[in-house]
Amino acid sequence: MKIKSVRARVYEWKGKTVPPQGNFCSNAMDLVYSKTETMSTFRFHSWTVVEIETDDGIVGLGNVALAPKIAKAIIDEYLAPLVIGQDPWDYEYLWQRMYRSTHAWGRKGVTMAAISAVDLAIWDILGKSVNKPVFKLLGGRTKEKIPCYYSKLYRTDIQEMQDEAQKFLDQGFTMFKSRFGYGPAHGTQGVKENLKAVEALREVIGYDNDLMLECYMGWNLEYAKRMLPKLEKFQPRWVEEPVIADDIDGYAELNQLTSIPISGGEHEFSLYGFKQLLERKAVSVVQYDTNRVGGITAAHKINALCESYSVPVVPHAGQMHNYHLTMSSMASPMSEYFPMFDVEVGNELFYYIFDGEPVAENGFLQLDDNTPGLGLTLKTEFLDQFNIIE
Ligand SMILES: O=C(O)[C@H](O)[C@H](O)[C@@H](O)CO
Ligand SMILES: [Mg+2]
Repeated sequence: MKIKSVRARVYEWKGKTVPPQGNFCSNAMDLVYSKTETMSTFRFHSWTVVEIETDDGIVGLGNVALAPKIAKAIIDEYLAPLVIGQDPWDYEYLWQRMYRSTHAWGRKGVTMAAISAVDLAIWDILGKSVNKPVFKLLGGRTKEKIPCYYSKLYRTDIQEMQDEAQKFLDQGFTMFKSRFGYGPAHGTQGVKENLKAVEALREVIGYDNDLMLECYMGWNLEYAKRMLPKLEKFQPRWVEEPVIADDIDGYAELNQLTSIPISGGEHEFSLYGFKQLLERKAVSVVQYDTNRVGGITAAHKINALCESYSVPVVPHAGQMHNYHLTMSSMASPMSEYFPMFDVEVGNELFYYIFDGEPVAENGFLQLDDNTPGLGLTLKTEFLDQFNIIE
């Protein structure tokens, strides 16, 4: 079997979007942008879809959501020529060709995300060619079904957040992730607002359910050192991305500071990136995204590395490419889950592009033993709400 063609198309959403409210989520821009500009970081409203076809007509689907237009250019210009004519079963060799040929400028960030998209499509082909789901090629079924956590609860009105938590508690979720709205730029009033929201959510879900708290790189070390001791009484299962991804020493200091586990990784790349995080005990929960970190080829290696450190893997994003890594590894106890909503941040856009995503039932996800490959097809229902860039 040989790879015959690689097609990367950008799906640009032009449909209705829900504008994020003021302090929707703390983020790295809070310290350098005005309030309105900072929320512009939450506009993941395009997605690049990669279709790789083999000489015997199998089509594999990959995807990338970070800088989609740039990712497409990198795939078209640099990565496609490296894999066309090659055997997709030589996936490690192909991964190394892509990684090493772009190494001078692409070890992290959008190039690694572009490599991930090509790698996902290759693994989709492998599964389809042997009529097996990808997780069966990685380690098989390690769970009867996948526990997942409800991930939204962005910082809106407190009562709205409580109503949202109650709604999904009633749907059987037992784990919830919420977003802080405030950080160092918002002073002591912001600290109070952050604590008020956590207390309000604990009132709804109680202490028999898990609560995770997301900073999305919006704090700094000094602010986090003030906040974490104040949060201990709320027993969060983890506090996520408290500082920017490059501040690994900051992560490590915070991870030892209190009883609260620090999580991160959705903005880290490659096996070597996670080697650093683990060696320096920077995180207690690893959260790579398989469509960013280097695809399934890289994520599978990172799962093994995390297993050796007894650090759990909870991949970023409730999306199919991550579920296969969780299903097939004892190192990964659970998945993130974004329910389908009107397009807001863009995490939910996946549902408007692909069919096949599992829907959570009572806080669990299921993958089918008999659906080959990643289990996704391209949806046509919302196609008229996308501008497609070939
Ligand atoms: O952990 C997450 O789900 C990500 O950080 C979100 O995609 C991002 O939108 C911030 O909530
Ligand atoms: Mg996150």
